[in-house]
Amino acid sequence: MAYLELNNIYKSYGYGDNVTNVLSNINLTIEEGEFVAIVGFTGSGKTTLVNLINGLLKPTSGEVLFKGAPVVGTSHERGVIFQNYSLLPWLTVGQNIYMAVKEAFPQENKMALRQRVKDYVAMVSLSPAINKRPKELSGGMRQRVAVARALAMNPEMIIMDEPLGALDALTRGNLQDEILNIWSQDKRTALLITNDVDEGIYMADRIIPLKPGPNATLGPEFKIDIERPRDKTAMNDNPNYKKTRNEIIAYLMDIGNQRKTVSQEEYVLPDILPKSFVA
Ligand SMILES: Nc1ncnc2c1ncn2[C@@H]1O[C@H](COP(=O)(O)OP(=O)(O)OP(=O)(O)O)[C@@H](O)[C@H]1O
Repeated sequence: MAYLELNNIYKSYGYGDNVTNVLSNINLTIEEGEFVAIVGFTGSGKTTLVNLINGLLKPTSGEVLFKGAPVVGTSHERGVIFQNYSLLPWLTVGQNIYMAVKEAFPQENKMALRQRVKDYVAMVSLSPAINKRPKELSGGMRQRVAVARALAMNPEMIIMDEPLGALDALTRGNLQDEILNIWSQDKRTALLITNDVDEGIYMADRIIPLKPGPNATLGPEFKIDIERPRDKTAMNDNPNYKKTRNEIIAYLMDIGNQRKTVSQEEYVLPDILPKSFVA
């Protein structure tokens, strides 16, 4: 039995003439302990895919199975690091994380929960900001709080929707390593959605491109045959790294060019004027 299974998923928004077919015929299997990255263009349906796996959205057709059972709603077993932080603005950094861990570990006492909060705030180097509210933090700091909050809940599966996009290169690299540490220590399962091929190669066992929408579907997978723990500097000279990177980039450029051609053919604007328009 696969750990996570997406079978023949289609997802559309809207009805009738306003329907947008976002995902089409998505099939994906992830085994326990695997780290899989999905690389996609902006607007291709990456967040939609994450929300289907997380249980925030239902597929139009097809099924999402988590440990063999259909996904219905969210669960602490699957922790999501969202792209847009989603912090509660009236709570401090510590309180935002405390609220999450309290829900994930209802049996733990206050002291243990507070220690958990402190540890994860320290992990993302935000101890001096533990009593600040989100509006007092930079975008990168807010994103680090979101990472700490998701990991502090100790989820079995870590799902990441472009979690590090807003960060500078150094902080991004540090957090990639923290996430990899946590993933490898307890052999969790991870799904990373990213638009950064290098991030995918550094972190994942497999990279799967999401072809551009409408009707986005998954492309062929690329196995990352590089030993762990990986070293970013040494990787640059690794022939496997160079080969895989070139293959993935060539594939993405190819489907990107196809998209350009398709969009030129398809999006012809109608020749109409609004009734109230006065020339
Ligand atoms: N609730 C919704 N109702 C209607 N259309 C939606 C809705 N959510 C997303 N879409 C459309 O679905 C498509 C895919 O959106 P989605 O956010 O999944 O893409 P994405 O790859 O995560 O984008 P980005 O990289 O910009 O974050 C877009 O065309 C978007 O406009």
